[in-house]
Amino acid sequence: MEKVSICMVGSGNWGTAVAKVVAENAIRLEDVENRVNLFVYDEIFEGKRLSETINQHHINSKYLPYVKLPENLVAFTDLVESAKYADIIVFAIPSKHIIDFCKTLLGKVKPNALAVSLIKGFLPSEGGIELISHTITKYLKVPCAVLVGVNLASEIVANKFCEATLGCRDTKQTRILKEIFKGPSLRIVVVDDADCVEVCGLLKHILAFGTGLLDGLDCNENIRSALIRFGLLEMMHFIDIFFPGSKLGSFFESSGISDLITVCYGSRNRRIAEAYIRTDYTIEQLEGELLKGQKLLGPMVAKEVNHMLNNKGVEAKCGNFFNMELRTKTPDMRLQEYSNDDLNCAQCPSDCLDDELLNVDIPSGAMDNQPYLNE
Ligand SMILES: NC(=O)C1=CN([C@@H]2O[C@H](COP(=O)(O)OP(=O)(O)OC[C@H]3O[C@@H](n4cnc5c(N)ncnc54)[C@H](O)[C@@H]3O)[C@@H](O)[C@H]2O)C=CC1
Ligand SMILES: O=C(CO)COP(=O)(O)O
Repeated sequence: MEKVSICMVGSGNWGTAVAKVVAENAIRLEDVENRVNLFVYDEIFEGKRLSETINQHHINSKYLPYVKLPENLVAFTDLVESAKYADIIVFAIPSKHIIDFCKTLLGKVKPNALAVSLIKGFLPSEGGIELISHTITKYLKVPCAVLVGVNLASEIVANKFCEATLGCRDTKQTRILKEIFKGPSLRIVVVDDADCVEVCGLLKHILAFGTGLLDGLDCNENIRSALIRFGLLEMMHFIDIFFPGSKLGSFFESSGISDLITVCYGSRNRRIAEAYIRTDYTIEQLEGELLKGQKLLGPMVAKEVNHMLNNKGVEAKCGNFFNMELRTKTPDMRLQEYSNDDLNCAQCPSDCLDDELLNVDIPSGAMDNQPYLNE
């Protein structure tokens, strides 16, 4: 039987951490090719080519220093060479490059290859949001699964307990995907709700940003819990409207509630939103100062979500917290420009949230209809 060949595309912090797990699994798994290819966008770091440092010293000195990589993880600097024989192509690159990468690979990879996206982000489209997995399928003409969860690269390589959710529609791929991504302390749950998994991973950024605003306003802890609860309900409504067919169980996976709680306590979105309220800086200035110019996903996702809600006339149904955050999207907007309503909303969600609207009908039997593919 032909062995499954794997290519990892992207050697940043997360890409390298996952590549380490995958390469270690490849040694163990009899039906997987021992060598795992790693496409490296080559850079000179400390006077040496990153690709050479990886192949000679088995260290990614720039993005994941001090972690020994398995010797069967082999760096390539030619994208097509790295991926042309792969059965599974895992993308871990910044979202802005994904179309170019897919165009380079189109027609040069196995027609029955499967892609997996680790990428956070989206591309704006006429309809609002185009999911990265959909972009990959559109431009590379292969199906695409997603891996999302509460995942800190440093914790995964230190073998500290982590969970991740793999969204994959193709039940035939479930076993192999679970086998290649699971780690000694990385638990993988596979669900068939790939869009729900990916969209939860986007919407949570808005709520993380919203929590930062509340923190900046010195709101109490109880409000954070209220935001998480209402926020989760709004996520469910949003996904029910725009990505129908999702299953309730998916929201209670790592990519859903766990990731939401995590980012509402600690994330760059939360931190910058708090700083935004407490200082005179604009969001863009804070991104420049504190994130070396990297863009926050919260305000970007909020902008697109707002278009989607407006276009469909469903703002009232799931736009309360999403909108609270949206009012801050203009980079040069200042606290004094908030209306009293906005501040009330931030200070006391219960005043302006309509419980009726937020009630989610859980159809009888919904919990029987589980998304799980592996348990
Ligand atoms: N770092 C983390 O803990 C997590 C990251 N993610 C997501 O996974 C994806 C990958 O993240 P990271 O591995 O942290 O990498 P990253 O998104 O920080 O990007 C670094 C990678 O992009 C490459 N790169 C830089 N400039 C490039 C260019 N002009 N063209 C092509 N490639 C270029 C770099 O060589 C490196 O491989 C991102 O979408 C990220 O949001 C998801 C979960 C956790
Ligand atoms: O998405 C994250 C963890 O899943 C981190 O989000 P931030 O970009 O806000 O830090």
